[in-house]
Amino acid sequence: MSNSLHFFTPSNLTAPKQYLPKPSYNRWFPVTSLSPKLISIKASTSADPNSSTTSPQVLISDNGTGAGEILSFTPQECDTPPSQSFLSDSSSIDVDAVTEVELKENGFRSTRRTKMVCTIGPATCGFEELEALAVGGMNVARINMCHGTREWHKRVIERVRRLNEEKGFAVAIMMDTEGSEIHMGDLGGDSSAKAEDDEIWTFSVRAFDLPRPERTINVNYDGFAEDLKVGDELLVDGGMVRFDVIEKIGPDVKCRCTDPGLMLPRANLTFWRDGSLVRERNAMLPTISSKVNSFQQSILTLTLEELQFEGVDFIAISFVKSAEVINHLKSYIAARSRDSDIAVIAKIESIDSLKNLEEIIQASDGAMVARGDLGAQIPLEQVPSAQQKIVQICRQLNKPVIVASQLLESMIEYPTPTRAEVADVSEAVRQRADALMLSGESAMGQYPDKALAVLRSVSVRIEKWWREEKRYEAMELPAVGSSFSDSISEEICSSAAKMANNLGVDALFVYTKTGHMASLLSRCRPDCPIFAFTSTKSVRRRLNLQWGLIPFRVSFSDDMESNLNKTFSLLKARGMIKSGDLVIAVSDMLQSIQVMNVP
Ligand SMILES: Nc1ncnc2c1ncn2[C@@H]1O[C@H](COP(=O)(O)OP(=O)(O)O)[C@@H](O)[C@H]1O
Ligand SMILES: C=C(OP(=O)(O)O)C(=O)O
Ligand SMILES: [K+]
Ligand SMILES: [Mg+2]
Repeated sequence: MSNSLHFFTPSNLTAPKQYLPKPSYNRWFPVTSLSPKLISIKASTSADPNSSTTSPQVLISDNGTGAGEILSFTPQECDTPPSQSFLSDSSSIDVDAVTEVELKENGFRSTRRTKMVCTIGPATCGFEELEALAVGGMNVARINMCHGTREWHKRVIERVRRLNEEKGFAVAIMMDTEGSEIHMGDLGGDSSAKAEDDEIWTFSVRAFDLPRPERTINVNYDGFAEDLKVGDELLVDGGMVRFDVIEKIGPDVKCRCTDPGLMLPRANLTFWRDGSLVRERNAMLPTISSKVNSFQQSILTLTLEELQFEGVDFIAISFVKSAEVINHLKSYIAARSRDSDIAVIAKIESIDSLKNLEEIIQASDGAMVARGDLGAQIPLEQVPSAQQKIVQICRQLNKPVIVASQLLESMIEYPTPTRAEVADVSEAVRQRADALMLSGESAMGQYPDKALAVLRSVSVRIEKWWREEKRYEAMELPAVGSSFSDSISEEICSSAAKMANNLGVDALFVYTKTGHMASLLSRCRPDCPIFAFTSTKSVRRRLNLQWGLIPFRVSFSDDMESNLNKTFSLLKARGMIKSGDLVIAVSDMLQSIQVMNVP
């Protein structure tokens, strides 16, 4: 390959058959439209030195001919025996199968820095579909507990774990709790319900017989009729459909549709009075608050009891109002399971969470800009600035941040994104968010793999452009630790990142037991990728959410010299680094910065 731009794509190793690129690939693959020349898809093979198997790889490369072309492709059976890459023992190193190929083919510089979270739903819950997402670069699989049954959630978790074990991925699992929102029922099995202008609909806490009577919607909140007033405005899904409340009859609330549209099962409901959102803390609505708190508590307890031993890496908490909920949950996790370290992600999606932003983020292990509900709680035009602020505070407080919802919404139905969507993804990448999330696009959309490919290619392209332009956001990074030793670590990481940029090194190496030192490096958003070596699988999976980190699992000692020698030879044997590469290494065992060429 020349050193012209070439993008690694879902290669390889174990790509399920239905995922093989089709001839129409060039028509939608977004690099085509962003690159000055057309892109071709090229298949090649490269032998893994540690493995007897040969891995077919699909490469998308700029072949300079100006015409996209599929040269060849060798399909491979799905049940390839795992290569040594993911059989762990003390003398081996584990790295994500996708990253490994990407590093070998494209070198360090062009690896993707922005991480990708995919919501798993009916479109992607099968083993092969999950595998296609993993091959496409999914770092975290999100399961939204608002949908599906506990059995279904468990099955998906098992499949992701099996995928990791059998195929050498390190996909982390995020459970997203049901939260406290008021939402509609499941529409009695209908996939949607259409409300037309001026129609009268009944919203009620009553369970209706099946088939669902015409123009009726069941809601999940007992106090619904009590809390609403005639004259209130009822918004479905943040305003996709609007109603005026015209009459209350017992538990039934009659509403007139003022903005027609399609209502989806379990769509979120908010209501507005005199131009303001009616919220839990509102004096008019004392009931929601208590109901919501106990509801949320019980959901959390259930979630943890059922799932803590199943290998969940992240738990995302919906509608967080204060740091208290997070602290409570974290102490619960700590007390319940000593060895499982589930990271707690605060979803910022309510006015209350915006008010208490810093304390919430400080208490959490990360945050999500949950723009879906946030956009229903604050005016839409305020969402972008809220996003920027949340991303910035997370970076300052050294917490990973996910930008979520509607990034590629049109791709639920169409194979190409809109220009506006590409611009939105670019903006999140430019803000250097740690991760981007797909919701409906991957859960129930028609083109989950294509949506993921768009996230991937836009991320890589924008990151590269940003590096080439040498544009750095001047961001003050205040001290985050409290001890002197914390301060030393922070200074070491920021100096190492600066040196890496100034010297143009190929990679930063960090040896870290808990992952903290790796996150401090990631926070500096250096030009080069960060190879994070850690000894436990769970830390490795968690690091998967952080910007620029390439997590490896390898056993190491307190002796940096021998750690370096060991990793150099393991990585060289795998063809992932070569003699002469310039590396800066730091570790949380030894407070030093080492600069060296790979021997
Ligand atoms: N486990 C699931 N089972 C069925 N459908 C799902 C599942 N997860 C997500 N979906 C579908 O994908 C859509 C988008 O997902 P998400 O944004 O996570 O949920 P919501 O729209 O409820 O906020 C949902 O509205 C739902 O239609
Ligand atoms: C991610 C979000 O939460 P959920 O999909 O659970 O509503 C959101 O509101 O943007
Ligand atoms: K949720
Ligand atoms: Mg939400």
